[in-house]
Amino acid sequence: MWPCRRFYLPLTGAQFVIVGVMELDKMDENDWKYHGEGNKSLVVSHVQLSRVLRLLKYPAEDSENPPQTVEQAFRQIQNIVDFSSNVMSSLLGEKFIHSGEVVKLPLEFVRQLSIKVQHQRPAWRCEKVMDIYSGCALCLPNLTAPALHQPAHTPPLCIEIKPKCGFLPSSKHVSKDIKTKVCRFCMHQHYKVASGKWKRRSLYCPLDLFSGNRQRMHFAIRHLIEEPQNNLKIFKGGQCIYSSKEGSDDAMDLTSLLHHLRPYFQHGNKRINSHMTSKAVLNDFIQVLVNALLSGGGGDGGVVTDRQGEGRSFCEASVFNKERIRHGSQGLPSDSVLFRTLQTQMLDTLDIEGLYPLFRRVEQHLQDFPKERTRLQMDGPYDEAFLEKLQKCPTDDDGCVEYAVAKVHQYRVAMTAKDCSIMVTLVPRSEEEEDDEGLSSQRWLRDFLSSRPPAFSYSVSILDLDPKPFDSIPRQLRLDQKIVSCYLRTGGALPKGSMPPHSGIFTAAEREDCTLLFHPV
Ligand SMILES: O=P(O)(O)O[C@@H]1[C@@H](OP(=O)(O)O)[C@H](OP(=O)(O)O)[C@H](O)[C@H](OP(=O)(O)O)[C@H]1OP(=O)(O)O
Ligand SMILES: Nc1ncnc2c1ncn2[C@@H]1O[C@H](COP(=O)(O)OP(=O)(O)OP(=O)(O)O)[C@@H](O)[C@H]1O
Repeated sequence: MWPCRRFYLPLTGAQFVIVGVMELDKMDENDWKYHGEGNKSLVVSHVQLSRVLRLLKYPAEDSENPPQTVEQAFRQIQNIVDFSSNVMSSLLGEKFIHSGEVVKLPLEFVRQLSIKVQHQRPAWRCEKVMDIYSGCALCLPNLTAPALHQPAHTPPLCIEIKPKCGFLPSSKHVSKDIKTKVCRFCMHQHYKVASGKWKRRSLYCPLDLFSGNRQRMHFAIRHLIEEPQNNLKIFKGGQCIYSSKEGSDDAMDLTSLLHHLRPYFQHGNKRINSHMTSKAVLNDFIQVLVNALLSGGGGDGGVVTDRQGEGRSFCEASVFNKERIRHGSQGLPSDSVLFRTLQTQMLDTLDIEGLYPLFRRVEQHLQDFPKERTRLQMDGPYDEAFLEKLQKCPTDDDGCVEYAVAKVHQYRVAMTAKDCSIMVTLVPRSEEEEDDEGLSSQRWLRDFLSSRPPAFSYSVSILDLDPKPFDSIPRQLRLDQKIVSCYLRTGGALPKGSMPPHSGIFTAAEREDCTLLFHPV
């Protein structure tokens, strides 16, 4: 069992935060290890406790001097907590959100930590360095190593998916027809391959994942597995066991993934056939994941009601063959993580092309009246008033700055939802648990007869819910233009060798036809 003594890290004045078994004067870098990083933060996990520290990063050229004061760094992280807990939580659903707490760490600890993790960082992320000046960090539960898990049991599996934008814009401001046919992710893939960010194109399409149709979702996840890029990571017992290495030419090591997955889908669950094929293991894994994504977010998957019609379109670049749909779609359940994420993404009603003139209106207003920046909450605080501003936005543009501000706020919230990650934690149900409920033998028989995948308890969380800065909007417009023109220039064609290699597990026909692999549940 993990120790459960509690210590407190002092923050400002009388504020204290419980960070588990950590004493401020005894913070030791050896208790922490590198866990992962994104574009703007680096994450370390505690070796025993279910805790992570998320530290800010900034460009390496600023490494000699702190880019902001301690107060500014503290405010930036507090803004992240407030945005997550007051704004995103209300839109996405509290049950999915862990906002965390700001902590103030000893500077010597942070410096030693930065030295310790440096050699584990991927080279392509090293154009930014960890903030060693402020001592401020965000302390969060470690979603890849849940506290309730008992170390003696089979470790939980955690699947992190960064789904990206799940709809096609229908705004009248969209100037290029292609944007209403091919989704942003699929077009962006061409630009990423052309600019050398990734060597191979991913065949994942977010519209398939967000469709609510199990076949399409299954298909989408299989393509995430084939070419994860930064859209899929798999953890076992808190360790990352599957992710892409940027710039690598190597095909993904599916054999190693299968080696990790097999025990979860075979031995522990009394499968009668002693050898499941690799394909069957992957199918079961994907099916369990689809179930979790369609569930209300936790537990063992109750009855789901209030399904919305699929009603959303296909992306013309998706390799899913829609003629093949065998099982009518029920759409996304309205309490599922995907539904809530998509609804929040869809607060971008105007598309960047329609939003940009409103951004300019706000920008001009702020140039004329700089003090208005505070009243209009352009940089927070992210409180209830901020949420109200974006929720009470008038439907029609009356030409005033308030309308423009509300649309800009909505767009920024949608950007966050388009860039967040979903973490699904799967904990295998032990035979004792099933026996306690008198389920084991019934379930075994049912699973055997119907080839259902084994039982897991699961929880679903959403991470990386940081506010996107107001000033990032012009960059969005430029990127949108580059992506569309690259796609139109190449006619959707990719250079040779940029398609994901065959994994050897799925045949060419199966890669196009998900129905071969699909079990109804
Ligand atoms: O603009 P996008 O769609 O490329 O998204 C950026 C992400 O690139 P992706 O396409 O997912 O590889 C990008 O991810 P990577 O660094 O490529 O892993 C960041 O998430 C970036 O967010 P921020 O600026 O760090 O807050 C993301 O930028 P925002 O647009 O969300 O600000
Ligand atoms: N609470 C958590 N528990 C476990 N792992 C986490 C947690 N928060 C973040 N991580 C891991 O750390 C990685 C980086 O975190 P995060 O996505 O928040 O960084 P970022 O810099 O904001 O990303 P982006 O590139 O999207 O801006 C995540 O991909 C995830 O694997």
